[in-house]
Amino acid sequence: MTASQPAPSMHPTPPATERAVVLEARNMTRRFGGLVAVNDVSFDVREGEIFGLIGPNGAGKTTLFNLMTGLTPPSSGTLTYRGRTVTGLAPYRVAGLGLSRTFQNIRLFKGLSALENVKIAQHIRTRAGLWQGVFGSSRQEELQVERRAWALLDLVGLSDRAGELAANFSYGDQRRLEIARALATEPQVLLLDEPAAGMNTAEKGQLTGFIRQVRDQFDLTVLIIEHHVPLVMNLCDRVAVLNFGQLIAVGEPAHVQRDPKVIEAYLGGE
Ligand SMILES: Nc1ncnc2c1ncn2[C@@H]1O[C@H](COP(=O)(O)OP(=O)(O)OP(=O)(O)O)[C@@H](O)[C@H]1O
Repeated sequence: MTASQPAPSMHPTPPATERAVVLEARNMTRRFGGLVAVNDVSFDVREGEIFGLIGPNGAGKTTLFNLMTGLTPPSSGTLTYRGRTVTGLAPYRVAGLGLSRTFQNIRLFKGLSALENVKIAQHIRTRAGLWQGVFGSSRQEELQVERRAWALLDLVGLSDRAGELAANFSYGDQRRLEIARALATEPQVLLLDEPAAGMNTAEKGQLTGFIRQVRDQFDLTVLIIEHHVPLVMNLCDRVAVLNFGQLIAVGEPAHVQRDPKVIEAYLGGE
């Protein structure tokens, strides 16, 4: 994976605690029958942060992502994005506001090429855009979409396989293609659901640097669900820990790692 170096900033990045709050989750709860998959979860994510979400299997991490991106309506609670309530909006509206995601169970168009997957994502941002994408946009717009798709494939190291069907890609490559597709929607917040799953050791090793570079290059705020603990601890500015749907700790990785509740619930079991 390659990402060209961002231009050096004229202003030093302020510490996370002084940056603007981008996302405010307040008392988010989701019940499935008698099961409370996400239980009264509140946290803030600040501009430019890489924010990790960890917890044992079934802790509620993917459900929380689904609540945040409109896939699943919450039973109660709200998510505010730059002061605007997002909960209740359809997924394409949430994506249109600038929140884009990848999926734990990869959701590429497997019968389309890598290039087509990324091109379509650029049209998916709004319904109007999709309509235009399917039924015709100007030649110049199409060229722009094509150029951008190639650049994104290049970024994730897949431009030499642009014409291959997504179905033929390894899991690791499909995850990288999903990241390119998510970036094609021009997000401000990128939510990655287990991006290292299916990647080999070398790919996992590269992922930390790659996510940081993408964050810097596209001025993103990143939320990441990840089981690979060393990756989370190296990569994230802050980490939130879910256990049985409840948020049991939020803080810097080193701090969270020492929290007895976390050790008992999760890290102790590693
Ligand atoms: N649509 C659904 N209907 C019923 N139960 C659900 C549904 N989605 C999730 N659950 C349940 O909610 C709980 C949380 O699941 P979730 O997938 O969010 O956990 P997770 O932390 O992402 O787990 P993993 O690390 O294994 O991916 C689990 O007990 C799961 O079985």
